[in-house]
Amino acid sequence: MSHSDPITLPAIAPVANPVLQQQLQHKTNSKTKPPGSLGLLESLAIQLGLIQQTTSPAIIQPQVLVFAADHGLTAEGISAFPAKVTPQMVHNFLQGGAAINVFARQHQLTLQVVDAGVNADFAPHPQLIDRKISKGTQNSRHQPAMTMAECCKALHTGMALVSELPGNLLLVGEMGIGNTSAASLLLARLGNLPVADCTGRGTGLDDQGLSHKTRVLQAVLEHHSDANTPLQALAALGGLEIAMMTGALIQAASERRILLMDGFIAGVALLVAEQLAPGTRDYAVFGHGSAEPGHRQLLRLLEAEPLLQLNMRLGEGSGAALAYPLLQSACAYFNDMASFDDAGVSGAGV
Ligand SMILES: Cc1cc2ncn([C@H]3O[C@H](COP(=O)(O)O)[C@@H](O)[C@H]3O)c2cc1C
Ligand SMILES: O=C(O)c1cccnc1
Repeated sequence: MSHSDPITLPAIAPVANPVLQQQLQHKTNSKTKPPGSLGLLESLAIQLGLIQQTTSPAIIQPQVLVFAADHGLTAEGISAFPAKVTPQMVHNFLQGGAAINVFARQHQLTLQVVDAGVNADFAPHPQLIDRKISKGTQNSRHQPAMTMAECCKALHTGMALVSELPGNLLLVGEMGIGNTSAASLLLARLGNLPVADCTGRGTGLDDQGLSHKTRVLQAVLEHHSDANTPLQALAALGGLEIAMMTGALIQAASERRILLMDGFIAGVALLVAEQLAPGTRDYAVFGHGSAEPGHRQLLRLLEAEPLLQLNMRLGEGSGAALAYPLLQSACAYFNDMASFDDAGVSGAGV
């Protein structure tokens, strides 16, 4: 980060702990099963133990935050859907009718919607957290999406929000027509990747729409060729919901909460978070692999293996919510399964 970047971020404690890691490995090996036979669930349980600094990881009061905001870049015709769908979907979330509502109810996850910058006024609602920074970003084709002050305010607001949340697990989701474009721009810039490798159909562009979107995004990157630090890139190219999510992820990691990641857009917020506050990524569990092609690039950059591969490309936190019961299962086997000693079962070769 350059010295002119006006922001203070919390330190992230390292997750790595060789002594505890060995205890956790021993505990999983002692369970009545062939070593390693629970596959990814075993590395997941060990990661949860390392995050919580315990040999008995447990999930308490999991919280879903869906960050919503609008994008000035939609004026360039980069989404298959009109921008007015963002506030319409916020109403849908508040009425309990969206995919994330259904999955959150299924798994008893507390859900709140954060208005980071939607281009509409909402009546107060118990599940709506009004943190509107502005009524959407500027069109990044012609000017920075956010001022540096707005970007820092969004980051700090996301941090403050999480610091007031109960629980030890955060699922983040988002809603913002045009936000696959903002995410692709950030991935291309911060991952130093060709924009075409980072760009996909989002809500469902056809071939012609995809090539138009890719051309627009290339022009945006050229227009902001000087936005090179993570913070400058976030302000110039990002979205208010992405910036607020980034702050939320950093704060959550600084408090040793588990981050249960959704797909492409939330994943890009984690990439920004990792570059601003190194170590954040180690607190993340990757819920699913999104069908949006940039997500594969992102997972490669973050050296991440998602739990589920469902060919989903929705956002809202839906893929994180679907992966949630696997975290419950990881804790359940790790804490409740009998060991060879407890059960009087013979170990390998004994
Ligand atoms: C009805 C509807 C519900 C959604 N829920 C999430 N998204 C997802 O699609 C949007 C990003 O795609 P793009 O960049 O192509 O606009 C985001 O709002 C994202 O959360 C939705 C999109 C729509 C249309
Ligand atoms: O993976 C995602 O988060 C995603 C993909 C397409 C559209 N909205 C969200």
